Amino acid sequence: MTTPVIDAQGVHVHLGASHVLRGVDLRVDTGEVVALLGANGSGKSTLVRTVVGVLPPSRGTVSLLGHPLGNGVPWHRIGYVPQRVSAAAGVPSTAAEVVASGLLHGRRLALPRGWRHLVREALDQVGLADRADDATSQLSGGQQQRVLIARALVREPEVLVLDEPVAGVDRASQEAFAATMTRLADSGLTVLVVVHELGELAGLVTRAVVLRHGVVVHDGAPPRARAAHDIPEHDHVHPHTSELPLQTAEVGLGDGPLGTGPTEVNP
Ligand SMILES: Nc1ncnc2c1ncn2[C@@H]1O[C@H](COP(=O)(O)OP(=O)(O)OP(=O)(O)O)[C@@H](O)[C@H]1O
Repeated sequence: MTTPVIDAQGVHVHLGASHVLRGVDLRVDTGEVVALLGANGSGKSTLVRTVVGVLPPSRGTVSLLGHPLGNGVPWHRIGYVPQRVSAAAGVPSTAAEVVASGLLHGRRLALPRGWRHLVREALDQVGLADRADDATSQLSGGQQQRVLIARALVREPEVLVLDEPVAGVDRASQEAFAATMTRLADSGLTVLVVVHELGELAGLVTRAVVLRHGVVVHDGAPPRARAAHDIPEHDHVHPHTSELPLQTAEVGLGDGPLGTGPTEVNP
């Protein structure tokens, strides 16, 4: 059996008085594209933040690329796009500078030779090569999100963990993102991605893990998109994930039991 890329076992996380994750097992193998789904507050972000070492589990274990969380993890092989963090936060910087910061990690504290070319390529992958020298504060929220994706891609990771990467990003950019992900997945990238619905990623996702109240209630085939979602004008504002029991029923698995240091950028 090969070493899993991500291996979380029996993970419990408490945040304040809340028992947010209640014994989660999550294994992701090389080349898989796993979608992490679930209603608002089900624990998706908490799980990915635990997986990338931002939050310590109160119980259970997490290994990345065969190494228990800690200094032994080869962080430079892992890209992480956190949820809803503005690329414009903090000191003023250009899109290129934000992306360049993705080239730095615990084992490389100076930019490598040819970094400008790498940064340009990463921005090109998210369709922002022409905005490289713009201050991130001049970019829209969706464009800032794409800068953060470029920052994760620039280190050419083997594993990419993304927390709602296309939230607030327009349809055309979602399609561009899906095309980039398809290309990367074809080249063997392993992906764990938090999404509210599969949308443009539907053809790419090999497995779906559904959380409800901090418990995995489905781990298997991705849920089928419901017919209404195929209508372009469909209103995507309401929380679809509250309907996940129906979707999991559609894949024949029923509701299931009842019941998402290192810095976020550069673990
Ligand atoms: N710092 C915190 N202190 C206490 N409770 C927290 C904290 N952060 C998150 N929670 C709670 O943990 C639960 C899970 O939150 P989490 O952000 O992981 O959910 P999520 O599935 O990612 O939700 P969403 O889809 O809205 O992003 C929620 O009930 C939330 O209120």
